[in-house]
Amino acid sequence: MSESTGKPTIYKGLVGVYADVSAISKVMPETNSLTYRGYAVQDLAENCSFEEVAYLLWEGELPNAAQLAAFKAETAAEREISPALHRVIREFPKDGHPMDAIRTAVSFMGMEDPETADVSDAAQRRKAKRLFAKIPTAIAAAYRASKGLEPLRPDPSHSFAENVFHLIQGKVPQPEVLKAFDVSMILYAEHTFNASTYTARLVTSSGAEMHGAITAGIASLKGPLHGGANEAVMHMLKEVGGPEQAEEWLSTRFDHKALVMGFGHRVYKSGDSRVPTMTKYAEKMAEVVGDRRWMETSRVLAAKMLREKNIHPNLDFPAGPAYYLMGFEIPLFTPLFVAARITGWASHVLEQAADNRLIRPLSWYTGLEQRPVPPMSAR
Ligand SMILES: CC(=O)SCCNC(=O)CCNC(=O)[C@H](O)C(C)(C)COP(=O)(O)OP(=O)(O)OC[C@H]1O[C@@H](n2cnc3c(N)ncnc32)[C@H](O)[C@@H]1OP(=O)(O)O
Ligand SMILES: O=C([O-])CC(=O)C(=O)O
Repeated sequence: MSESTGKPTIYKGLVGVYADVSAISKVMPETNSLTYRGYAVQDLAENCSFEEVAYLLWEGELPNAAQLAAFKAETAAEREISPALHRVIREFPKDGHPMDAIRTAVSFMGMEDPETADVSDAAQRRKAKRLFAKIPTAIAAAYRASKGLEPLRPDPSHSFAENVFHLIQGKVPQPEVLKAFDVSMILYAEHTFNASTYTARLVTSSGAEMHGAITAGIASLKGPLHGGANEAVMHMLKEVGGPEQAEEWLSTRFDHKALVMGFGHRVYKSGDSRVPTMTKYAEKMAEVVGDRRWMETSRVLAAKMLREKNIHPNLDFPAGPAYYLMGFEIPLFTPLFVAARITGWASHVLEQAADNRLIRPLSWYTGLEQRPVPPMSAR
């Protein structure tokens, strides 16, 4: 509370506020590093599968071979979505955004889930695994329905990454592409109290269940200041056109004081821990596809942003072109982020519920003073 104005300190955007404790991941902006349950994210990305990382986030430890096999079998068996959800998806507006489709599908899955009202830790964990398994099926079904195509059935013998490509593209790509995709899933899996994760925790804090929290998380992730930026980055790269135009294009953005998508971060001010690994794999995709234009354009933009604004790229910057080079259409990029972040969101829902206190901050009123309600004739 300021003594002169009587106004409390307002933490707009909750900048610099520690809202709770968490044992899931740690962002260390001073060293541009990030750990999940104590493991450096780039080590996990190079050495583990996304399924291993999902298990790690939920159970706190990496799985041994038997635990991993059981986790993969359990989740692969849950990949089908119901005939009712397929019918609902077929009714979605064809030009709706795939993020709105997956948000609606997850909400519907909550209504059909056999344990929907059970907020015990065991039931919430089972619901998280069902969401992890079914989200790619729902994303793919909605995408294919929007193109007038029949959905494809998930294949339980496929890995998580193979299954995503099979469901969306109807084919499983070469191992280098699968590895790059898996790396993107691992890097996107978790990131402390970002906007969508905090949204999921806030929903959980009222005693609400897993599907409600995840539906809200998806709504938050869609925004262009958060997950929606991976789509915006690719639209931007296409608008720039190529490396030759990049310097001039960016100067015009600077003249208009416009945001440059895929740059800046609330916590990292000298580089996002995940960018070097994602850039390495995006470069590999450019080699595989034989199209260096997007990575060259990215390199020119990033160099000028750093030189003239001292602003570094965030994970969405290399993830956008990586997904494009993997053959995904741009409106699917943020839904792919959902397929990864369900792991982090669910970990936070469980952690919040295990030691809960209703999240309810205060607002400092700046509206009109109290006044009488005038009669209708006097308005
Ligand atoms: C996975 C993720 O969600 S990562 C984030 C993805 N989002 C984006 O890429 C969208 C573009 N980036 C942004 O909008 C912002 O950097 C955010 C929202 C990510 C972070 O916002 P904040 O922490 O509030 O940063 P803040 O606004 O304080 O930025 C500091 C300065 O850098 C500028 N800045 C930050 N990001 C950018 C950018 N992308 N383009 C141009 N200028 C920028 C701000 O305008 C501000 O300038 P000022 O001091 O002259 O006003
Ligand atoms: O941490 C943030 O604010 C945004 C981010 O990078 C993420 O959610 O991965």
